[in-house]
Amino acid sequence: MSTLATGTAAPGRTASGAPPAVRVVDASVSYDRTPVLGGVNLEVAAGETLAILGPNGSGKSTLMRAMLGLVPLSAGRIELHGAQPRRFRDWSRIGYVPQRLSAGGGVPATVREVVASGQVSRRRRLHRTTAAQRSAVTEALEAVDLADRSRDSVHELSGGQQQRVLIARALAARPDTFLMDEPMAGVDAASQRALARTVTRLSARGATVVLVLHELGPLEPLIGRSVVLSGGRVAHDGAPPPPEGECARPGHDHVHPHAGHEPAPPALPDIEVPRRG
Ligand SMILES: Nc1ncnc2c1ncn2[C@@H]1O[C@H](COP(=O)(O)OP(=O)(O)OP(=O)(O)O)[C@@H](O)[C@H]1O
Repeated sequence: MSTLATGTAAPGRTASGAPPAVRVVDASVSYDRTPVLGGVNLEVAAGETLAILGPNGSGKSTLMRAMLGLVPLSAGRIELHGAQPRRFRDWSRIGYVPQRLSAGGGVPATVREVVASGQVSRRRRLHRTTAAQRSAVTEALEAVDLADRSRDSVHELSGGQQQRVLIARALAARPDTFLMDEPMAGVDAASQRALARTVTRLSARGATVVLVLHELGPLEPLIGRSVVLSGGRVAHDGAPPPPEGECARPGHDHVHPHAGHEPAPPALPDIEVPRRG
């Protein structure tokens, strides 16, 4: 199932001794006693790129949120880099891209402020941001081609642009593990290709990337493994099923949430992924 190295490595550990980036063991989730995930098993090795596919309502977002400890399990166990989410302390390693920007309680925030908020877990309390942190924010904004919108309120942006802000927020903290929930939703084709190049670069530099997707699109060349959920269970774990035409990936009865029209593709600067033991 997993791509973990085998041989002399201890069970659940890679040959380097590092635990998998994500381990999901018999995980179940219920909302108001309605089962949504039932006995999901999944391991994502450090450095792996993996797509979670499946129809609307199959539990993809719930699984990703459970990986982060945002949704309680009714049974089973989840570990992030070897620790259960409630005991995990190294959140600067994790770059989460949620499905959409939350309203933010009506507090106006600029694009730059939202992107910089991705560094909160990396900053020491009451300390000013460093030049390196400021340049990481600028680099992240350039990576998603929003440097020229940095002073604008995020609420003035289109759905697709807000999606790119969320990606930049994850990049700004320079994590080594990305969990992205439909990062392509509402992003135009050119920006999707640019995002695919960003993910390719992150992956080449050793980052772990878990993507919830409703179709592989331009990410297809990068995805060697896909996990398909159906009714809250793993229906497939392996090579992505072959395409049968546009949007013909498993369970494509998907509603495209906020298809927007975005400007030209960004020129991507280098994205740094820190090496960690
Ligand atoms: N907070 C919640 N409270 C109650 N039910 C929920 C909640 N979040 C999700 N659900 C339900 O759980 C099921 C799985 O939802 P989830 O969002 O995980 O699926 P998904 O595969 O990500 O769907 P989509 O592709 O539409 O985003 C759905 O039936 C959904 O309505």
